[in-house]
Amino acid sequence: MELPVSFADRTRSLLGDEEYNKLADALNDEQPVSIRLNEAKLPNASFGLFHGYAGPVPWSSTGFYLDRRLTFTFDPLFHAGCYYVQEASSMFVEQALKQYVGETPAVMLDLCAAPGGKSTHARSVLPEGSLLVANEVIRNRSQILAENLTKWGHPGVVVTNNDPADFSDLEDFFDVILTDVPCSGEGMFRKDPVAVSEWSPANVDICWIRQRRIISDVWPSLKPGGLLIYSTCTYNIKENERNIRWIRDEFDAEVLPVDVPGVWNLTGNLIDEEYFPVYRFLPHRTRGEGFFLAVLRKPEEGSMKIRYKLIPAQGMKRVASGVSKEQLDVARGWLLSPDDYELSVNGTNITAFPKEYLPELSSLQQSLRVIQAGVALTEVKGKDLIPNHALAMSYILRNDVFPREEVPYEQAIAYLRKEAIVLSGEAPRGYVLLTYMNIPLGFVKNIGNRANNLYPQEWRIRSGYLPEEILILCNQS
Ligand SMILES: C[S@@+](CC[C@H](N)C(=O)[O-])C[C@H]1O[C@@H](n2cnc3c(N)ncnc32)[C@H](O)[C@@H]1O
Repeated sequence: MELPVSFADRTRSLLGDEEYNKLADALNDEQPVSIRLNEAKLPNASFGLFHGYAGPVPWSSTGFYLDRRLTFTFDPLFHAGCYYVQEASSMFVEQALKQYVGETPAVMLDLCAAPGGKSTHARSVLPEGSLLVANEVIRNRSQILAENLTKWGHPGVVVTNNDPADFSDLEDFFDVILTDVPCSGEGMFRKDPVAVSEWSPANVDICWIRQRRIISDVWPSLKPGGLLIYSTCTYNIKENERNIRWIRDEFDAEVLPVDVPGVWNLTGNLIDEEYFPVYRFLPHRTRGEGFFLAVLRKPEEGSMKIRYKLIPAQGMKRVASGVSKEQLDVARGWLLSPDDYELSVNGTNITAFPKEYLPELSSLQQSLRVIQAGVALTEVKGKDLIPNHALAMSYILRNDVFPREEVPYEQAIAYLRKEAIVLSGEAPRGYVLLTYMNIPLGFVKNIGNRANNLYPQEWRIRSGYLPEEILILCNQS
């Protein structure tokens, strides 16, 4: 790989000749492939039986290496939210969350969240009863974020599309903020050739300055005593150690250690002047791409001032409602624990959101552009309640509400391409939940001679061809 000369010079002087040469060699190796499983959908998964299984990612209880790249696009379980394809080093976020959030429910913001690797991960690691706000400033990327979180299936998620500065009204709001900031991407050189071509010393400077602005913008919305998890996928100290030192000094924050066994082979602080704990993943030392993470705690002394006052929840929202009370009751009856959710109506759409976080949702809606909150259940059309795809993906749906039809691989792919489906003559008429390996794929409306495909148009598999060799995580037996 042809590395930018200036990058090579700077990184060599940072790491020393020997380490730098090893790093440069590693960048010519094949990039490791790893996935993270959604335990809520694959509770008793027998990991060793997966195709390509090549051992656990040591710092993530649900992360696994694969010995080759599977044809993920043609794996129904991938589209059903059973796993996320994620670079292994970045799964280290789990350690920070487990050590410092533990079992206490938290309100967490993932500020730079698209496409959703760390958001889906955080949602799995946060204790039950937590709320995750996943934000992405770029509009079309925020749609991808919403798609990935919908597939992941957890109801306690709000997706927003805002600039970090828009969070200034939400003072002392979050217990945890993850800032996986946009960076110069040196750690992605092996994975993404564009990162090499876009790299320049000037861009490194643009990045560290922007990163400080992002932290300054969002810092007031972290509660006193709250946690900031800062991460990048780059090596240089301007975007890493120097920014951590700046956050520490500017905001009087404490830099916290994360317990890390020596066998993981991580690298610590690379500035000579002083020590504080930070965690680096270098591709010649760990199986993964370059990654940097540090955890900081906001000082408690601000805790005497008046905290953010949550806006009282407005109760059930009905905007120009074309929905009757009976229809709402029907939708409520679809849920596993209906008392835990508030159903809101927007036009003809009904959504369920965890009751305990309604005040937080009201506050978020006042300040931010909320593009999704909770689980979209149904659209009401006259007397008909059309079940939403998000309901099929979520795990709040009772499994005795809609008849289920298990489909073979070819039919699952046809469904995910949004082609017309013909079910067996015995299949019931009306709304049917298709499953593949007993995992919900989505709804169809069976009208007998064919079934109307309700898969979201914009999420369909667009590729018309089927590769000759298909390698997916597990095959139907
Ligand atoms: C490293 S990526 C995030 C990856 C994501 N956390 C994940 O694990 O899938 C950084 C994100 O920051 C967003 N971003 C770009 N400029 C930004 C800005 N000025 N403020 C906040 N976020 C920004 C990018 O669009 C991108 O989605």
